[in-house]
Amino acid sequence: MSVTKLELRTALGPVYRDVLPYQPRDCTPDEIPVIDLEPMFSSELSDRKKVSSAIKAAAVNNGFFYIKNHGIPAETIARCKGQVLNFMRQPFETKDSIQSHKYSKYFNGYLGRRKAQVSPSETADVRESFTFRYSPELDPDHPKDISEVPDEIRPWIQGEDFVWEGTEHLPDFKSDLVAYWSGCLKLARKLVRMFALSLDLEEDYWDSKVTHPGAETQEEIKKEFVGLGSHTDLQLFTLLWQDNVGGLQVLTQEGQWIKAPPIEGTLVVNIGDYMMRLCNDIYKSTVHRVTNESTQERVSMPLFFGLNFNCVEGVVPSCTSESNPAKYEPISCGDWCQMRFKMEAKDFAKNESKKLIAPSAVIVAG
Ligand SMILES: O=C(O)CCC(=O)C(=O)O
Ligand SMILES: [Fe+2]
Repeated sequence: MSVTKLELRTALGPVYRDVLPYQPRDCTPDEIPVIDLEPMFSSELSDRKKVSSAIKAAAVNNGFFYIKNHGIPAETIARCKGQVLNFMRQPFETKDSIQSHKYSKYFNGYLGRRKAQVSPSETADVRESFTFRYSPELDPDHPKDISEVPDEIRPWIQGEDFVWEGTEHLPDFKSDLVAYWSGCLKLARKLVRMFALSLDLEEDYWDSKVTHPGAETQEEIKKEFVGLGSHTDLQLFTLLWQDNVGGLQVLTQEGQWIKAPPIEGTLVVNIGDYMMRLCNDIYKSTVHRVTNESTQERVSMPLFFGLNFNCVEGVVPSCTSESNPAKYEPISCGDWCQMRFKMEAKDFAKNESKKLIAPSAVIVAG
């Protein structure tokens, strides 16, 4: 049996995973379960614990699950998706006027096809994306004025206005995107409590650390095969809405690609690298990719959710013992993310410059 090696980028350098030589197959309900969030909204702790134990079972297995009854109205999702299409269907020059590489300090804005490569083993990503990040004035739960943001957090606020200024001509674009983002952010703040419970921590363990979190959405549209190469996500967890086209695949611990098809009315949740680190590797940040085999364009809308970027966190107490000491030093969620973003951007620029040199090299050699 010929196993292939897949190289992945992490904040700490490359890691390698074995992949079995079999075609991707459909997932089973055990591999990526559907978790009903209805009991999460109950005032009974015993109800909420039902949700947290289902999350734990999924998190130690493949680190992926669907959630239903999540409370984000279908109308909010549909309006946001419509706006993603309105934006993406504009002429390239209009989109490129808010290009991330040119105008953003923090990777916000538009990124065109093949302008990034998340996986060093695969091709550049053919997705187009529009990204915006947490800004206090958009927060549905907390004071909105930047002057009220604590001093130690303010330098980590990474929302940028140019993304909204360059889309003002699209009616309701900002309000529709922010409505979806706010729904996801409120939901993520509830889910982080379920994660705390699932780790035998107090339910409010992270509450004071997600007041101004790394909360970023990256509306994406993918038209060709390797939409987005193999990678893990970075922060605590990701909430992902995908349309009905399909194409998301997840790599099991055994090295088999399984398909995570769209299920009407659900979002997908997956664990990120920072959560895996805080859990001493008990919860799995799982490799995934998107291959759009259809001829249709595919829209997905992830929210990447983490702690306030200034929070320096180590392994949580419930995940260590005398025989299983902490494997990782504390690090801030912001530093953790910046390390990988920078590495990805640097590698991409290096490869681009190689491509620029290559044509003349070929002529000389020929
Ligand atoms: O489009 C998808 O289904 C997944 C997107 C994703 O994995 C990401 O943006 O990190
Ligand atoms: Fe991802």
